[in-house]
Amino acid sequence: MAVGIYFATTTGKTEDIADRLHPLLNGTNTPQDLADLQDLSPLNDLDAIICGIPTWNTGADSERSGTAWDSMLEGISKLSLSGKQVAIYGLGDSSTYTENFCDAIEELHQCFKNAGATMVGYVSKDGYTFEDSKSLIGDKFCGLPLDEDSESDMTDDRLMSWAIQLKQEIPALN
Ligand SMILES: Cc1cc2nc3c(=O)[nH]c(=O)nc-3n(C[C@H](O)[C@H](O)[C@H](O)COP(=O)(O)O)c2cc1C
Repeated sequence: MAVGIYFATTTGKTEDIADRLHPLLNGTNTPQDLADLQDLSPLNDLDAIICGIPTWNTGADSERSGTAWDSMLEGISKLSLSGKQVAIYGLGDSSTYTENFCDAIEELHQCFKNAGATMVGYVSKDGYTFEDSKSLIGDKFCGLPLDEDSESDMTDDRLMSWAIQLKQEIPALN
């Protein structure tokens, strides 16, 4: 059973979170920077995938991340990932960008859904302070939003809870 962690980053925060998440999830592969990937074929060999994506293109309908993920979105939608679980965490700033908090999670979420993956790792919006986010589906974010700019003191607890949740939702982590 193989579980991969993939991230893309501009200022390093999404990579830092990948490095902190890795030891909380026994058996996950060493986090990989998406920018180092030649193509998407490694994703086909995994039982589950955990993705980290920041939001930089504020308010954009598409290519919201502003990182290497943007050029991969179309290709991800065309993969055949049925039977695999995918979970997404996002980095954003709920204070300065409060109307677009972690918008990029939803865009990536939709692409993996298009590929037939089973999406897991949804998180309640309780405990977050923000105006709006494209990543909200009902009362839940379709991934784990993290805010290292305004709420970094909450990150450890959020990561710990998410790791426990993922172990319940992803058989390959056990
Ligand atoms: C110009 C600019 C635009 C940003 N736009 C958003 C945004 O729309 N939504 C959001 O939640 N965060 C936004 N952020 C905050 C970043 O997503 C946040 O700093 C994140 O941690 C960066 O991750 P990285 O270091 O992995 O690139 C923006 C930051 C900057 C400087």
